[in-house]
Amino acid sequence: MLRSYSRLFQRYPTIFTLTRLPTARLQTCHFSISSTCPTEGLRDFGLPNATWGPNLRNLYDKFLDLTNTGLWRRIPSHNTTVNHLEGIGKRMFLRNIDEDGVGFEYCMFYNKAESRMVCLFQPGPYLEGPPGYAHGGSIATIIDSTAGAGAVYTCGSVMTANLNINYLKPIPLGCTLLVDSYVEKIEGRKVYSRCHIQSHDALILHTEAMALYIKLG
Ligand SMILES: CCCCCCCCCCCCCC(=O)SCCNC(=O)CCNC(=O)[C@H](O)C(C)(C)COP(=O)(O)OP(=O)(O)OC[C@H]1O[C@@H](n2cnc3c(N)ncnc32)[C@H](O)[C@@H]1OP(=O)(O)O
Repeated sequence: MLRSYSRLFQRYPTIFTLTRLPTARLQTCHFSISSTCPTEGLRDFGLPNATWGPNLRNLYDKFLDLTNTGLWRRIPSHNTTVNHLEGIGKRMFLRNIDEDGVGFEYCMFYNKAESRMVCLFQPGPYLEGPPGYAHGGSIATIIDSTAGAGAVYTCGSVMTANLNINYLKPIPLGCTLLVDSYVEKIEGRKVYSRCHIQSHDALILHTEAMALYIKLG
C-alpha cells in the first residue's frame, strides 16, 4: 500500500504551472493547468530560505536533482493566486504568516507519470498542538494540500469531499518530513488519493491518509 521511499529516486517528468481561470469566482473555485504563470513577480516560497534545516535542504537538493531527469518538476508556491475577492487582502492558508520558518515551511514536487505529489515539510513552532508536537489540524492541512494539489495537477479542478487520517506517531516541531501522495484511482468525478507522512530518513511512519476529491465543472 505504501510506496517505498527509495522509489522516490527513480521516476518521470512534466512541466505545467497551475493558474486560476480568469472567470473563477469564490464559490466556483476552478483551477486549470497551463504553461504560463500569472503570479510572475511574486515571491516563490517553495525555494530554500535561512530557516530551512539541513535535512530539509538535503531532501530539497535530492528532489531538485530529480527534476534534471525530467521526471519530476518543482512546484512554485506563492502566497496568493490571481484576484477573485476584490479589495480583500487574501492569502493562501498555508502561506498566511509573514515570518519564515514559524508556520508551514514546505515545497512540493510533482511526478506526472505517477500522478504523485511530494511535499517536503518542516512544521514551525506556530503549528504546535501537544507541547513540542504538531497540531493534528496542521497535519490534516498539509496532507489535504499535498494530495489536493496532486489531484489538481492530475485531474484539474477538485474539492475535498472526504479525508480520513490515521495519526500513528506524533510529529515533533522543527523536524523534516516527507509528505508523499498519489492518485490511486479515478471513478467518474471521484478521485481517490493516498498519502503518508514519514520522517526525512524514512525511519518513522507518522501518518497515513486517504482522501476523496470530486472533480468540478
Ligand atoms: C498557482 C496556483 C496554486 C493553486 C494551488 C492549488 C492547490 C489546491 C490544493 C487544494 C487542497 C484543499 C482543498 C480544499 O480545502 S477543498 C475545501 C473543503 N471541501 C469542501 O468545502 C467541499 C464541500 N463539499 C462540496 O462542495 C460538495 O459536497 C462536493 C463538491 C464535494 C460534491 O458535490 P457535488 O454536488 O459536486 O457532487 P455529488 O454530491 O453529486 O457527488 C458526486 C459523487 O461523489 C460522491 N461523494 C460526494 N461526497 C462524498 C463523500 N463525502 N464521501 C463519499 N462519496 C462522496 C457522491 O456519492 C457521488 O458519487 P456517484 O454517485 O457519482 O458514484
